Amino acid sequence: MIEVESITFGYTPGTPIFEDFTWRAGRNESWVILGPSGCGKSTLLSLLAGLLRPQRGVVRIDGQVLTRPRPQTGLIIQDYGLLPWATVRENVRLGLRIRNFYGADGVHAPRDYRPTLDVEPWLERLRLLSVAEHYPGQISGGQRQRTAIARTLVLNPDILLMDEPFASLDAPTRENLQRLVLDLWQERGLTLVLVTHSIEEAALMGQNILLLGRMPNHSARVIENPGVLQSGYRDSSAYQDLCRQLRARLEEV
Ligand SMILES: Nc1ncnc2c1ncn2[C@@H]1O[C@H](COP(=O)(O)OP(=O)(O)OP(=O)(O)O)[C@@H](O)[C@H]1O
Repeated sequence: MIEVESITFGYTPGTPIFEDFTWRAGRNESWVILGPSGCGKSTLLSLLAGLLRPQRGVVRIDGQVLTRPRPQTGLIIQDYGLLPWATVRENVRLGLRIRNFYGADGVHAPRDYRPTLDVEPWLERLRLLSVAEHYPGQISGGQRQRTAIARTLVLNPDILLMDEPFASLDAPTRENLQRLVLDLWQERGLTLVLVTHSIEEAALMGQNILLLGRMPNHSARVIENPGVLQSGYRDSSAYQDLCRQLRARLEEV
């Protein structure tokens, strides 16, 4: 469970992006944070990741106040964050190597160091085996994004945060990866929080949509989207209606 409780946060004094803002996301839910450019979507994700701390209020994960990044939270950003000099396989291994070195809490090395890095099932699941020895510069944008997803999921996160993960991909690759992330969300029992400025993506990926507006954001405006897991939802009138509703709401902002 993610609890954002009465937080106030701004980068500069006197210009809060969130003011007394409260929002909750249940375990295993999928959420999309939608809103116009500059409204604070990425900032909220950084607060959930523990990369930023609110000036007032708290973020709690499973009842624990977040004071720094937690190892069980996976974060995938727009430019994938891959090491250009390492192969796909080495990139996927990276998180595990760091975890084995520092320990699951990010501070203490584990007593029982486990050198076996089980990345192969993830390379296979994400269809990366054929490019496992390639470098990021030698593979497609979709393959780079799948590498970033594999590198994160190999660590068995319970929360997956994604910031505009498909923005630079062509439409078929994007649709393919949206489907994959929804499958992984279900399969792994993840809590998924995805930032986007695409209305269509919000409607396709978010069981719940958190609509941010003009700064400072005071209250969470939530739109429920229960149809997200139905097969053929992309072609349904419910999906079209939701897109229209979201467009109208965004125009009001
Ligand atoms: N590191 C920073 N220092 C100062 N101001 C920042 C910083 N990062 C973001 N901002 C400002 O905070 C506000 C919210 O930014 P944020 O990136 O969270 O918005 P966003 O909704 O994700 O935008 P976009 O959709 O354009 O990516 C913007 O006005 C932005 O200029």
